[in-house]
Amino acid sequence: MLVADGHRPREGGADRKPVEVAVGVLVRPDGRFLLTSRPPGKVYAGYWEFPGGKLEAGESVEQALRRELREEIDVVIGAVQPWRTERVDYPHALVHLNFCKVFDWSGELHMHEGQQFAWEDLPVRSAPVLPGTVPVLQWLAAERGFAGQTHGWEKG
Ligand SMILES: Nc1nc2c([nH]c(=O)n2[C@H]2C[C@H](O)[C@@H](COP(=O)(O)OP(=O)(O)OP(=O)(O)O)O2)c(=O)[nH]1
Repeated sequence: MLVADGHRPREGGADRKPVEVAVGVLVRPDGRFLLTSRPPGKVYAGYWEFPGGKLEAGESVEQALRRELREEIDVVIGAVQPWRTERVDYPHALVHLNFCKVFDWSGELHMHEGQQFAWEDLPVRSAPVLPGTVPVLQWLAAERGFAGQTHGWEKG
């Protein structure tokens, strides 16, 4: 589990029920992947992340991912490949991130919530990156044999 921003996890934190989140790693044929900035008004506004959001009651990860990507960036996704999961303990919540790879989608990207987007490669230029997004960059680096810093630390 990752503890974000060096906060001290609450007593009994391990017993808290995590919020389930579906996250899409959209990868283009040239290997670039999509990052979006968190919209104004949300926690960590302006931080870069992979697009996605919380599961609604009764939804599977895949269903939530399809809904979120349609709502937030206007794409209809094809096959969803569950990839890896990660728990992150933030001051605002304990989240369980379900990262899925997506190679097929249709529709042009439209940011519906005032986000920015970037097709990124390693090292990622967009900054700052959300704490819970950093492990994904490391997994991608390992897969790709990329050595070195995966992203910058300062706001660009
Ligand atoms: N989408 C996304 N969320 C991430 C990533 N890494 C990470 O720690 N998170 C966290 C941030 C949030 O605490 C949580 C996602 O919740 P959210 O607030 O963006 O979800 P949502 O779109 O359903 O939001 P809302 O409708 O409740 O406002 O997961 C990531 O790469 N992508």
